[in-house]
Amino acid sequence: MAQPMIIAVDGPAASGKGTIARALARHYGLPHLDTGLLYRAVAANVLREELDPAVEADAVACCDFPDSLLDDPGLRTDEVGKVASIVSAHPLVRAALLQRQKRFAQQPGGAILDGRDIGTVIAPDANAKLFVKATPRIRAQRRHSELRKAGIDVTFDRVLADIRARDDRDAKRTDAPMRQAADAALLDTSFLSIEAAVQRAIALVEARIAAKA
Ligand SMILES: Nc1ncnc2c1ncn2[C@@H]1O[C@H](COP(=O)(O)OP(=O)(O)OP(=O)(O)O)[C@@H](O)[C@H]1O
Ligand SMILES: Nc1ccn([C@@H]2O[C@H](COP(=O)(O)O)[C@@H](O)[C@H]2O)c(=O)n1
Repeated sequence: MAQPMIIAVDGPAASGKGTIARALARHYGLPHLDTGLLYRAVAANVLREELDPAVEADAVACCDFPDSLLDDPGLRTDEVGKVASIVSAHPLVRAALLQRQKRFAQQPGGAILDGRDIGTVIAPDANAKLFVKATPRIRAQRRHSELRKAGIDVTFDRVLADIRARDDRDAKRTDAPMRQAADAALLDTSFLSIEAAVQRAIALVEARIAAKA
C-alpha cells in the first residue's frame, strides 16, 4: 500500500458495519477498532458498579479501563448495548473516549474504525468513508437470529423495539449524533449477502481512493 489509509465505517446497530469493517481490515491488512466496544466497556463498568447510566458523572467515572476489557465477550450482550447507547449520549463520556479513538485512527500504518461518528468526528479526513444501512426490520431479523443462535430467548418484536429505540437515541443526541458524513458513500446492505456487501464496500473504497488520487 503506497500511503497510510484511514477508512471510516459508520451506521446503525446490526447494519453489518462491523462485518464489513473486519473484512476491509483483512483485505487491506489494516488494524481495526470497533469503537462501539469502548462505549460498551463504560456501560459494563456502570452496570458492575450499580451506577446510573443516565447520570453523566456516574458514567464518566467508568471511562478509565484497560484495552484488555475490550476482549471481554460479556460486552456483546444486548443489555450492555442498550446501556452503551445511554452513556454514549453524555458529552463528557464522548470527550473521555475521544483521544483514544483519534490515536488509533492516526497510527502510522493507517486504520479502520467503525462506529457512529467516525466519518464526522473521529476521522473527518479519512481517505474513504462508508455509511452502512439496512431497514430496521432486516436489522432486527439479523440480530434476532444472532441472539437465538447464542441461546438467548427473545422475541423478534422485542429486538425490533430495541433497535428502533437505539436508533432514536443515537441519531437524536446533541453531541456527535449518528449521521452520514457529507462525503461518505452510502451502502444499503438490506438485500445483499455478506459476501456481496463486502465486495461492494471494497469497490466503494477503491472508487473513493481513485477519485482522490
Ligand atoms: N449483508 C448481510 N446479510 C445477512 N446478515 C448479515 C449481513 N451483514 C451482517 N450480517 C449479520 O448481521 C449481524 C449484525 O452484523 P454486524 O455485527 O456486522 O452489525 P453492526 O452494524 O456492527 O452491529 P452493532 O453496531 O450492533 O455492533 C451479524 O450476525 C452478521 O453476521
Ligand atoms: N462511535 C460510536 C460507537 C458506538 N456508540 C454507541 O455505543 C452503542 C453500542 O455500539 P455498537 O456499535 O456496539 O452497537 C451504540 O448504540 C451507540 O450509542 C457511539 O455513540 N459512537
